[in-house]
Amino acid sequence: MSGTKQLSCKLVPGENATELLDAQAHIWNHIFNFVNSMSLKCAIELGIPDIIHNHGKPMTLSELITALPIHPTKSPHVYRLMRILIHSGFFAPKNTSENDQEEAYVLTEPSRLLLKDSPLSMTPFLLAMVDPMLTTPWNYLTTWFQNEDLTPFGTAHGKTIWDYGGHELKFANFFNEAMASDARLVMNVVVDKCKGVFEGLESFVDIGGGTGTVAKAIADTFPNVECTVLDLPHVVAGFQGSKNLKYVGGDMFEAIPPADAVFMKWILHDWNEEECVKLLKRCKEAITINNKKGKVIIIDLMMENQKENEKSTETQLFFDMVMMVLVKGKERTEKEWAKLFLDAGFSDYKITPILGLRALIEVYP
Ligand SMILES: C[S@@+](CC[C@H](N)C(=O)[O-])C[C@H]1O[C@@H](n2cnc3c(N)ncnc32)[C@H](O)[C@@H]1O
Repeated sequence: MSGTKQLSCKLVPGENATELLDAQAHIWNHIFNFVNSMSLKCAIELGIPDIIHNHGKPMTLSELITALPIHPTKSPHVYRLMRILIHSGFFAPKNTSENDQEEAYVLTEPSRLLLKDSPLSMTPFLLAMVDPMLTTPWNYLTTWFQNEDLTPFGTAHGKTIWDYGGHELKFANFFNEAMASDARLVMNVVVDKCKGVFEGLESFVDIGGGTGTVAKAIADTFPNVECTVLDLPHVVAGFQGSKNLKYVGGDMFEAIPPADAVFMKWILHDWNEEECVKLLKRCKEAITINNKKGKVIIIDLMMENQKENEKSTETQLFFDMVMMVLVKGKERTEKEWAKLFLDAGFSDYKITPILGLRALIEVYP
C-alpha cells in the first residue's frame, strides 16, 4: 500500500446489513429525485394527458402508442414512462372490461390540471420551472455558498431574474405565462371562497401583478372597483386596459399608486427582510393617503401551516430553496410574517387559511 488508507469492508459493530441497505436505498432515492420531474416534463411535452383526455374513455397502451408523436423504435419504452407516472399519481390503471387483458390508462386529478387547454392548466408553470434556464442555477448552488453573489441565478446568468426577463424575450414570456397560470387557479378559489375580502373596495392595485390576471379577475367580479396592475415596464408593455382596469409600468420600490387595497401575490417571498419592510412601508403610504385606512392583501406561502402533512412540508421546503436559488427571498413562518408587518409599522393582520400551502393575509395600518 502506498500511503492510501484502506477502508474496512466489514460492518461496524452494531450496524446491521438491513440498516446499511436502507441507507443506500435512501441515498439512491434522493439521487434520482429529478426522475419524477423529468418524466412528468416528458409526458407533458408528448401531450400524454391531452391524448388520453381526447380519447374519451380509458386508453390502452397500444392505443396510446399509436396516438403518440414518437419514433416507432421507442414504442416498447412507453409503458416504462407510464409505469413511473402511475406510481407518482399522474395516471391510473383501469381494466377496460372483464375479458380484456390489456390495462388502460385514465387521468387523475393532478393530470387533469395539466391538460393544455384547461382554463386552470398548470402546464405553463411546470414547463417554466423545469426549463434549463431555471434549472441551470442549481448547478451553481455550491459556488454561490462560497462567493459573494446575490443568488445562484445571478452566478449562472450574470443578472437578476428580473433583469434577465428584460433581455431574454423567450424567458420573459414563459415566466409571465407561468405566473399567469398560477394566478388563474388561485383567483378561481379566492373569488369563490373569499369574495368578502374585496367587498367595499373602490380601488385596488396589484403590485408585481405581471400581465394582469389577478386584476382582471377582480375587475370582472367587481365592476365598480378601479383596478391597477403595476409591474416593470417591459412586463406590462403592450397590454391594454379596459373600463376599470389599467396597466402602469414602474418600480414598486419607488412609488405605488394610492388605493384602498394593495395586493401582492408571490411578491414578498422574492425579497429579503430589508426589502420587504421597505416595500410594505410603500404599501402603507399608498393605502393611508388622505387619512384613508385601507389594507394590504398578501397571497404567499405560510411555512409550517401544514405540519401534519409530510409531503406538504417537503413542498414548502422545496419552495424555500427555489427562492434561495432564483431570487433573494425566502418562505416565512407566521412569526416571521408578523415581524415584517410590525417592522413596517402595521398594527394588525388576519390570516385566511384557504389556499393550501399558501395563505391569504390581510394587513392593517
Ligand atoms: C413571482 S412574480 C409574481 C407575479 C404575480 N404577482 C403572480 O403571482 O402571478 C413577481 C413579479 O414581480 C415583478 N417585479 C419584480 N421587481 C419589480 C419591481 N421593482 N417593480 C414592479 N414589479 C416588479 C416581476 O416582473 C414579476 O411579474
